[in-house]
Parts: sequence; C-alpha cells; structure tokens
Amino acid sequence: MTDEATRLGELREEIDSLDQQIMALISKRAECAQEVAHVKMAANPGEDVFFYRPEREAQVLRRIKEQNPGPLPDEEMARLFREIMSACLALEKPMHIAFLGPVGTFTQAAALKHFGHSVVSVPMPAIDAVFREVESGAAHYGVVPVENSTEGMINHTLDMFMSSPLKICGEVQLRIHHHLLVNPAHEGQEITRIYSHQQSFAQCRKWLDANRYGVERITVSSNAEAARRAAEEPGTAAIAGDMAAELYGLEKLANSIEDRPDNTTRFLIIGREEVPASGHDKSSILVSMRNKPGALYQLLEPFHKHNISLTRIETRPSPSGTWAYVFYIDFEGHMEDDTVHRVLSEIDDDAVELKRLGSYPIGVL
Ligand SMILES: O=C(O)C(=O)C[C@]1(C(=O)O)C=C[C@@H](O)C=C1
Repeated sequence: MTDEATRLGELREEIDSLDQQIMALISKRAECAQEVAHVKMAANPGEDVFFYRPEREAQVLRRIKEQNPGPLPDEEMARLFREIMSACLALEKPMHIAFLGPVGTFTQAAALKHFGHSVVSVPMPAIDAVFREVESGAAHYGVVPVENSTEGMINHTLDMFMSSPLKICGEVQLRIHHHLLVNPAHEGQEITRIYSHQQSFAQCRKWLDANRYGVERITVSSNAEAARRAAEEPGTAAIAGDMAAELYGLEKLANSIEDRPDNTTRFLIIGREEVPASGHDKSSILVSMRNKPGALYQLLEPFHKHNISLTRIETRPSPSGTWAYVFYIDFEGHMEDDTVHRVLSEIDDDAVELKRLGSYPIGVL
C-alpha cells in the first residue's frame, strides 16, 4: 500500500467512527424532541398545541453560530442544525407550509430555508390564497414575499394584513440570483421571446437592455411558470432561479444576471399565534392617523422619545376611505418589552386604529 492509501484509510476510519457518534447524538436529540412533544401535549390537553416554536429555534440557531468552532463557516453550521431541528419537529408534528407557488418559486426556496426540508410545502396560486390557507387552518404557516432590495415593497402582501387576523411569526431573507435559462433540447434556436415575472424583469432590466435588447419580454405569473414555458416552447428563454431551472431541466445561458449583486428578497412567515420574545426581535404594526398637520410627526415621536429603532415605514392608501392613510411600520423590540408597550399605548391614544401584526425573531439564517 502507498503512503497515500494508508493515510486515506486511517482518515476514513476516523470519519466512519465520527459519523456513528454524530448519528447516536442526533438520535438522542430526536428522542428529546419527541419527549418535548409529550410534555407540550400533557400541558394543553384537548387544546391546539403549538409544536413549532420560532423563538426557541432562533435561539438555538444563534447559539450555534456564536459557538461554532470552525472550520465550517457559521452559516453552513447553522444550515446543518436547521435541518436537524426540522427533522426533529417533523417527529413532533409534520408541518404544512403554504407558499406563493407554483413549485420552484423563490418563495418555496425561502420556506425551505426557514423551516428546513422536513416540512410539507404546499404551493398556492396567489398571496391571498396563502393567507386563506393559514386562516382556515389547512396549513400551519404561510410564506409570502414582502420586499425586494431592488424593487421595494410587495404591496399586495402589506394590504392583506389590513383585513387578515394572521400574525407575523418570522422573517427570512434570500439572496436572489436570476439566470437566463433555455431548454438544452432546443439548442441552436434563436431566442425571440423571454418569459419572466414582472419583478424579475425589473431586477434584470439593465442586463436585458445591454444583452438582449429588442427581444420580446413576456410577463407571466411566476418565475417557475416562465421556466415551464421555456422548457416547452422552442425559441424562448426564461429568467428564473436555480430551483426552477432544476425542476424543468433548463440550462443557464447566462448566470446571475440581476442588476444589483446584493439583490435580496425578504419574506414573512404568517401564522395564527403570537410568538414569545427570543431576545433579538422585531415587531410590525399598521397604524392609521387622522389626516391633519403633524400626524406623521405625532406617530414617530414616541419611537424617538423611547429610543426605539424603526427599520421600515411604508404608506399605503386606505382600503375603506375612512382611513386617510395607513402606515406599515417595522421596529426593533418585542411587544412584551416594557418600552415597546409604552410606545404603542402612546400611539394608540392618537391613532384612528392601531393593529399589532406581531413580534418575531430577527431572521437568523
Ligand atoms: O424546544 C422545543 O419546543 C422543541 O419542540 C424542540 C425543537 C428542537 O428540535 O430543538 C423542535 C421544534 C421547535 O420548533 C423548537 C425546538
């Protein structure tokens, strides 16, 4: 045997032994999670038991990132533990997660990034259908896009919160890479049409003008639908992401064609219950103020006074006309915090309506 073969043999033996230890530990962890499920059920007999605990998951993932000794990067280590927790939760209760479909969208990628791959992900045809699926109890949670770093807010999602009783239970950010995709079976055909979602066209506008000027751009309901059409129709291409490319067996004619290299979309997790504090949280509210001078100042003043950082403020037209305008506000802190409590009661004194959309852990992954 060569020196290389001997050394490889030794190292592989060590890896086999480590794998066995890791497996035994993961199995012990899974047994603990099963026991957790029994404790939760015993404490709430006959009631809805909330097996998924977003605040606890955020704490676990934060700790893993803080304590990771390397050489694996923190993100990679957290991703592995994300999957272990996902499998443990599935033992407690298989989670049904509704997402803005069809299969292969960035929203599905965001759902799997947030919950791990041991959930059942259920595609919905529209944002309001995701809300309905969770409201009715057919799905445990839902995932919807809320803002893109290039294109701004997804107003349809914001507007849904005006009438929906659902709470925001979490957030997840996804780096969005768009590719120009074609079916390899159609090789040699001139591309005369490009399919994509309107948001993706907007995120790749400069690249398209520079590289595919004059090629017809056809807007469809999702990137995954664009990929499906490009797979079927010769002479066409799609702009979509990796999941859709894989799903429809498409090949990349051009890689990462988004105009901004930091192109990121933020998604919200929506559910039926409130999330306790995790120690590093964010909250969202909708507020309507009377249309009078100084109204915006009056709304923001309590945040300034109590030193609470706003992370976003958006204005939306009132749906009923009785509200002059509606503000969607994200800020740091949890509604259980005394200071946040004080800020909200001060706002409540002046507002026509204040709706608490929820407090949730700041995205860890
Ligand atoms: O700590 C709990 O409540 C658990 O159910 C255990 C566990 C885990 O595997 O760590 C699993 C699911 C929850 O969402 C959070 C954590």
